[in-house]
Amino acid sequence: MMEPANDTIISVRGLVTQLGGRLIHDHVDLDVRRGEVIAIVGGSGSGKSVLLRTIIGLLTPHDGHIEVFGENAAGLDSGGLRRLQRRWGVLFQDGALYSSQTVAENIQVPLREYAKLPQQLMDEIAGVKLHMVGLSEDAGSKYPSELSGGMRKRAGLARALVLDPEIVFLDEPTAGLDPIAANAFDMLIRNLQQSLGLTVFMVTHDLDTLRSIADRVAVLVNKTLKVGTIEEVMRDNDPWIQEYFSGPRGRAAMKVSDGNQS
Ligand SMILES: Nc1ncnc2c1ncn2[C@@H]1O[C@H](COP(=O)(O)OP(=O)(O)OP(=O)(O)O)[C@@H](O)[C@H]1O
Repeated sequence: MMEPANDTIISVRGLVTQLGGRLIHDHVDLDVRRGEVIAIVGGSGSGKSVLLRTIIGLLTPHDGHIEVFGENAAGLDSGGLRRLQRRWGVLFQDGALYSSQTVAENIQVPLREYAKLPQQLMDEIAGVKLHMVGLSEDAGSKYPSELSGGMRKRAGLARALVLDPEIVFLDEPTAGLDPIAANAFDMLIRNLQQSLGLTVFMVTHDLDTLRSIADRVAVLVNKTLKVGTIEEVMRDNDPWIQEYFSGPRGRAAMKVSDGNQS
């Protein structure tokens, strides 16, 4: 399949989204490059998760054009859509594990949906993926309620990785984790991205995550996106952006050299 020469893996053009009669995105443009970690930030309710869900085809845009791997999901039949969907993995906000299934069974859900494999092979794959996300194989036989929040996120990530995707979509991966667990999760994402050559599309509120692993940032303000490196975006005059990066938390995370901010 032909992909854009500049290695754009996701292309959004003129996206307009409306929900419940409310305009959420007003002609949003975005290019995500293969192999980068891009972080989507913005105020609560600004439409970050809706953007993610629209890109992966769970919501239909009101107007505009979205291509992933050079293909427009809206123009595909169900077989084409499945082939597209199996090339990415998604970690939803709360991990979204099925509580009545063990962790291993949860990890195997996409395998059951997209591949027909013997159970023993699926068990082996689940074991490998648990190992990749830093969980022991014993975690596979546990139920989600028996795991800590950080372990549930890792299990959700293992499920997102089970089909060896090229892109992972992460919706607030560090929300609800203590700072140490959040930092460990950031490092895990960075390591996996580098070792597997993944592209990471991440919605986050976490300034430390931004600083430590995002190659570029896309800020959703006034229903549209401002995209660039952190340094580029920080120079924007928009009041929300200024408050976000230059308020006390922003200064601490960005370690702006204006004294010993803590
Ligand atoms: N299925 C839906 N139907 C109607 N409105 C929706 C739907 N999903 C989201 N919304 C609304 O769209 C807006 C954007 O929601 P979204 O979840 O994308 O925000 P967000 O930027 O991810 O916020 P947060 O940081 O608080 O998670 C909100 O006002 C939300 O209430």
